[in-house]
Amino acid sequence: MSFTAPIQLPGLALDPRWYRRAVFYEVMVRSFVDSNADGSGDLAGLVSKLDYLQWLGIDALWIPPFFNSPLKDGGYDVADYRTILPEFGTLEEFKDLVTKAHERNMRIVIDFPLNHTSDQHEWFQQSREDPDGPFGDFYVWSDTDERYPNIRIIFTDTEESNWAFDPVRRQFFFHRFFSHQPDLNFENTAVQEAIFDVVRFWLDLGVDGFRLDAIPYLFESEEGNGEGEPPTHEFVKRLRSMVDRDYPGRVMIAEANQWPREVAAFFGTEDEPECHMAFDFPVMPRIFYSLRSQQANELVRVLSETTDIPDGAGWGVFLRNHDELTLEMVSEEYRQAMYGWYAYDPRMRANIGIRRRLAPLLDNSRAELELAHALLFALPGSPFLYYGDEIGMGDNIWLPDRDSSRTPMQWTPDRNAGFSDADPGKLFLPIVQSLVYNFTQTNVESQLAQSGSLLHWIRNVIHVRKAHPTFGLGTIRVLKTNHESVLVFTRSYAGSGSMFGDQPETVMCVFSFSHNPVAFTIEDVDMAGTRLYDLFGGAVFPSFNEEGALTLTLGAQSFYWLHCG
Ligand SMILES: OC[C@H]1O[C@H](O[C@H]2O[C@H](CO)[C@@H](O)[C@H](O)[C@H]2O)[C@H](O)[C@@H](O)[C@@H]1O
Ligand SMILES: [Ca+2]
Repeated sequence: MSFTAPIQLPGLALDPRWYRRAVFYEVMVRSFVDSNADGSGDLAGLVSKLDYLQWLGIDALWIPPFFNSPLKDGGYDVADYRTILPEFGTLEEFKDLVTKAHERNMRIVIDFPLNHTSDQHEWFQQSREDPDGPFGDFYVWSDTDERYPNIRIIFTDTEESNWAFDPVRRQFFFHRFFSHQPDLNFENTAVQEAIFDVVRFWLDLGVDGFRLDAIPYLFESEEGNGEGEPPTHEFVKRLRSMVDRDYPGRVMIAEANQWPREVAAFFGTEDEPECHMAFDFPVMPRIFYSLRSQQANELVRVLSETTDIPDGAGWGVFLRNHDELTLEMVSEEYRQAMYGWYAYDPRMRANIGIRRRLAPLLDNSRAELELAHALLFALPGSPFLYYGDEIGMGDNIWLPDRDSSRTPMQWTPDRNAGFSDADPGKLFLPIVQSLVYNFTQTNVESQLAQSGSLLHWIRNVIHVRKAHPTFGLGTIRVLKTNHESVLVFTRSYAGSGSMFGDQPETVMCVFSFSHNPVAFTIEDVDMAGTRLYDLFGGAVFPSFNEEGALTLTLGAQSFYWLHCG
């Protein structure tokens, strides 16, 4: 497979707010390409596919942890923050990845699990063996397992307590996630400095930013629930100020699985900024709810309420990622409805969520996949794709935990789906061979050969989005309709002051979640007389009348993106 590089000067475009317009792609090194036939994906393999990612229109990669690790939590159990897991490659290969990505104007954002380490980390080993030594206070130790009673358990499938007894130190240590992932003690300023040093280490190597994993949980609290406690925000502010001062143009992305106001708090304020971006956990499950309930009201509500965020900050919008589709931030009623629709087999559930990939969740419905992506690319913020979702990859719910959706990327219909030349039994996870999503049908090569494939459709939408800066930079306004299944909003961008010389533009985005065709009326006095043109083909649409009303029709589960003239 060869990809023609678009004409552009090599190197990174100098835009300090690049992340506002970027299309991100989450790629797990282990799952993408195996360059040396040892059964595991690696950095050299990822480098070999940069042309593909550039062809797709990807501006930035988010790479989950690739540090030394026992891999008991997909690498989120870090044993050494400064070295790379040998099966993934070397530091030299990582530098090569950064250089080659930058040559293609593609940024590299790495994942940074800073709340905890693996129990195999040298800091923990020293902490448990020498309580009075330099690392004695690096973790949260206690003589009882009864402190912090208000702090919830996140990994409800495996953990019964946030405390585990260490037989070496003969004390309990606190762990927010698995019991092999002791939480670092952020009350200790030496821990804070050690984390700053790690951040500088990777920024000096040229990375363009960090996804700050599990960021709400840094500081515990006796009274509160230990999520977004004030000292956690103070720490993030200090980190931001160092990054802005010493490494301008690099980004911090908050992974805060919380209610809207709490997530938005991780942007900080204009005067005291925290993260440049935060994942939009409030919106994500509501997209899936709307698709099945055929009701737009939950999305209308959450989008109408969208909290103001500081200038320059941006949401990270996503449909799926390497974790379960989390249902922690929806009401019990909605959660049960979502389990009924999307996880009817208990095997599909993990913790408080659903461990399935996008295509199987949507029953491989092309209409739903297009509708979901049209929303992803039109909502305020920058879209994050999950590797393989661009070809509608399936999952394997017989694999444990979240491995169900971390199987090897399907490149070709050949052995090991073109992921690896290893003996098939040697692969770190088996290739998906299910009836519907079998790699012989679902793979990049086959989809490249079909102009109407999902892959070509997604690439086209990405390029249309990129031609209209309002999707990345514009404001949102939700418009009223008389149909419960229809969501309408405008994205407006004044166009001034941009180094790209962008024109002002308003785009109206219309989505129907109904499983049948619909006719509906939009009423908005400010739109009176507005003329509309389809953004994809340029077709002229009916205009808003002088009272600001417009009647349109839409097919089942479909959408329009309309330029407002
Ligand atoms: O390092 C532990 C975990 O950290 C992230 O966790 C997030 O995922 C959880 C669900 O899997 C979610 O419930 C929690 O709120 C998040 O912080 C990371 O993405 C996980 O892969 C990792 O296991
Ligand atoms: Ca390999």
